Amino acid sequence: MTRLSVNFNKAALMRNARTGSTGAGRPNVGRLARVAVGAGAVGATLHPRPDGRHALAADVETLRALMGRGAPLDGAELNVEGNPFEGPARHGDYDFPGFMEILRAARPTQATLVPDAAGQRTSDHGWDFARDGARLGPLVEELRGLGCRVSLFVDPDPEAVRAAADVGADRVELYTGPYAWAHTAGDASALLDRHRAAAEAAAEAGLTVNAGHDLDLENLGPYLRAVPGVAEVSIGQALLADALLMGLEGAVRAYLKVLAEAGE
Ligand SMILES: CC(=O)[C@@H](O)[C@H](O)COP(=O)(O)O
Ligand SMILES: NCC(=O)COP(=O)(O)O
Repeated sequence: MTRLSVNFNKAALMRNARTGSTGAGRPNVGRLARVAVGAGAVGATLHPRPDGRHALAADVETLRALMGRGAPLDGAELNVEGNPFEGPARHGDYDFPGFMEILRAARPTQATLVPDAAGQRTSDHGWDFARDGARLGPLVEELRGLGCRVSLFVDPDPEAVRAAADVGADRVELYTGPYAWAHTAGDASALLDRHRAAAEAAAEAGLTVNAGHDLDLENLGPYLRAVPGVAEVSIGQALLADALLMGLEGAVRAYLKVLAEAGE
């Protein structure tokens, strides 16, 4: 069955919106991760961006400590996403240490490398391997040497998938945003064909397939039934929105039910 990693970026966004005693420290990313893993999620995902808009380097440290050997979430998986070429930066009173520094300190279960520019509103494209492949290779090798599983965020393109294998990745994460929007628009068949071809190319290249971005309770099942062998989905925006209505445990269980049904 496809496994679920819950992305807590938007919980951190809500926390950062308030300082002082009123709401300081709430929502608590660590407490939320405990609930999500307790409900059956494989782990948690964070995407610490240089401007500190939501997930911070400290949140990665918090979850890393919770998931360490003998810790309360020992065995859960930490997936940290970001652009490895983003170096140290200061934004207001937030010191971003650099994404590779965050990974070197945390050594997460999985590092998902995403080609986002610093001020980008959200992730909206995969890697351009013709431009970045040569400089990605050594970073992928370093991260694997640190014990991280490395996943590269790619558009659903067999050529991109093969290029990800060439730079030594363990996995690709198929960017599902355009699929999600096509599903909402009522015709996702062409996008599903592209994702299916990309997933098949990944299997041929020996890569495991992850998927993510704008997945939700409506579009997740059709996606998994059309695209073979998706090992993991990371979901944040829709799942946390659903959690406002059904609670986090209820939302996680609802997504896990979709994953289970799709795997039957
Ligand atoms: C890589 C991806 O598609 C998402 O994981 C990303 O984390 C979304 O970032 P925001 O939560 O900042 O939109
Ligand atoms: N990699 C995708 C992810 O972690 C969450 O994306 P979204 O569900 O917030 O769009």
